[in-house]
Amino acid sequence: MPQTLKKKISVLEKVAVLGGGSWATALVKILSENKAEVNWWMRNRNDVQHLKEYRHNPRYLSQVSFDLKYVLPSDDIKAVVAASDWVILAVPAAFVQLALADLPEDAFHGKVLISAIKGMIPKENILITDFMERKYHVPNSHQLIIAGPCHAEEVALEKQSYLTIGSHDMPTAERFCELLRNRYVKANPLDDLDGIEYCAVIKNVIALACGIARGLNYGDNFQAVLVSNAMFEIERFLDGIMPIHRDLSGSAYLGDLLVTAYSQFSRNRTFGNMIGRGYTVKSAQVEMNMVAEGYYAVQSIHQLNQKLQVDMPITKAVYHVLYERISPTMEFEILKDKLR
Ligand SMILES: NC(=O)C1=CN([C@@H]2O[C@H](COP(=O)(O)OP(=O)(O)OC[C@H]3O[C@@H](n4cnc5c(N)ncnc54)[C@H](OP(=O)(O)O)[C@@H]3O)[C@@H](O)[C@H]2O)C=CC1
Ligand SMILES: O=C(CO)COP(=O)(O)O
Repeated sequence: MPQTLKKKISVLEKVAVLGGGSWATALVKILSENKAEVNWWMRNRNDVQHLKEYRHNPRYLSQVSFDLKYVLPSDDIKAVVAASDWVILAVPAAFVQLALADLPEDAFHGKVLISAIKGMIPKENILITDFMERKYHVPNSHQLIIAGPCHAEEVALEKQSYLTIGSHDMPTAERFCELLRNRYVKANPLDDLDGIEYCAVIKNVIALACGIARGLNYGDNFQAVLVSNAMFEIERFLDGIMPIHRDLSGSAYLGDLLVTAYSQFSRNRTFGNMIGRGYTVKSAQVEMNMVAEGYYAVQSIHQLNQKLQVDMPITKAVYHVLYERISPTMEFEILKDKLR
């Protein structure tokens, strides 16, 4: 049988996507266009109804239209997880516990769990993969993460994008990459689950710093130095917490940092920019209508670093501005003398 024909009649892959925001919407687009059966959970019943009637998510990437032959929207998280072999978590980290609250501890048994989240569980200061192992007994070896520089808005526009699938299990990661690859998405596996996950968390903090700097009217010259110093900061943190040899110039690390630091679509940079321009945290959150993970992440990374004690001047500056209400102008006066 010719190879192409074989592929067409392969069994339909059943994938759950948990979350109704921009990234969940972009992932549903990619997977359903590849003809996976996508069981899509979102918390808001009206949004589910809207999707079923009009084939669009009403509030995020609403220009994307879905084929309901492949996309099955639901507000019943138990049914969605039970019906799927792959389960993608795509809610902001701060709401993971709330989103999964109705699920029993063995809900993910026998499934591959994939985190698309770039954040940590606040206060507990643990990665999503570690939380899922502790609370739902999903071993790290059955978990993948979706990383890489990729904004949902550009997926909606079908702009060429790259994803890195972090895992300890390369054959499963490769199978998942197959579900994602298409005309505008390239996906590659990488064996550094924790390193990629931590890097994705810290890059959001750096994007906040870039935004604050912009808001304070610092220019491109400063930002270039800020970003290059940030790479050393990330390296010191990763070497302290998860020391293995890794090439941080790869797109899952440096690439992800660059897109978030420079893109017009970056939530964290936008949030930081408002702070630099004098918004309070509350007013910036209200105005954004999207979630800047870095706001929560900076507290977690700052607290983790109380033990590690590595030099993290950028994280420290952002923490002081957001949590100790120190003026961004003053804090960046101090920071600028620490950068090289
Ligand atoms: N957007 C992107 O391009 C990318 C995002 N990611 C990651 O994906 C994850 C999801 O982010 P993203 O899709 O961007 O989110 P968005 O900012 O687009 O949307 C916010 C989401 O958070 C939900 N939410 C807001 N407040 C609450 C609450 N109090 N309780 C429960 N849920 C709430 C919203 O639900 P509702 O609409 O019902 O209020 C909505 O689903 C994040 O970890 C992010 O870092 C990763 C790569 C790319
Ligand atoms: O991580 C992301 C894209 O890779 C999304 O976060 P930002 O929107 O803050 O850039």
